[in-house]
Amino acid sequence: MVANAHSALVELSGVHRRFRTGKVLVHALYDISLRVQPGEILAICGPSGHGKTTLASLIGLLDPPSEGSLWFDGLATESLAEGARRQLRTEKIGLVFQHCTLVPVLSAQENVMLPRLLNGKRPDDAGELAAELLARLGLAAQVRQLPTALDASQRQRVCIARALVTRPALVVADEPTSRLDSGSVRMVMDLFSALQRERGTTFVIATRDQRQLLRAARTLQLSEGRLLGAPADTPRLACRALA
Ligand SMILES: Nc1ncnc2c1ncn2[C@@H]1O[C@H](COP(=O)(O)OP(=O)(O)OP(=O)(O)O)[C@@H](O)[C@H]1O
Repeated sequence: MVANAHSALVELSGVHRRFRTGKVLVHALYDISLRVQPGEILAICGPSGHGKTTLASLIGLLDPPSEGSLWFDGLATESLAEGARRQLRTEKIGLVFQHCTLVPVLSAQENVMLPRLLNGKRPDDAGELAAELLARLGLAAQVRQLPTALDASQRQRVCIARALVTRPALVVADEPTSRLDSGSVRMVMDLFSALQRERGTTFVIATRDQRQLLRAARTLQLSEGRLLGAPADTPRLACRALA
């Protein structure tokens, strides 16, 4: 495996992503170069359809670039076989999707525990950690409830807790708070900030939600699949006009 010389947790260089659907070629991302530093909270913003989910999927190692290089923790990911890529994702990355899916026959706590049980790393304290994360997201009273007994905001917070339970180095969240009221958004962002401080967790958040942009240390703006400005130049709240 090829390692890069930089200290970034994630680095993209000259990345493009194209999708072919029949005869139609969609060029979703153009020539993206950026670095995600360990322990930062980075927001990626931009209007709908301009590539936020596509970029989040690349950074979360769910999807490979069509062209260009992506290093994760010093490893050149294009040289990784699918199994190695999956293992890296399972061990190091927590993912929060726009559309959250829970196992219907498991309680909120069991759903949150699941990734920790599946990756076999210290499963003994999984229940305790799951309950703690749920409590920090305002769901202490819901730990034993099934997903069908929860509302959309509560289910979304269970999905967020599930992404954090393996104590990942990187959390990639795609519109994590779109179904949440302001109080719940505050709880989620308080927890993200606390994990950043306490554990040095890195967050990449694709969002149009100003409430999250306010809490991000750095905001990168996508426009028609291109990053606007050099990363070092992009000011906080660059997306104010777009949300
Ligand atoms: N699997 C795919 N196949 C074909 N086209 C795709 C695929 N995924 C994304 N696209 C296209 O790539 C472009 C960027 O989409 P993407 O979902 O990344 O944007 P977005 O900014 O996240 O939008 P939203 O905020 O609505 O989720 C769009 O034109 C979309 O239709």
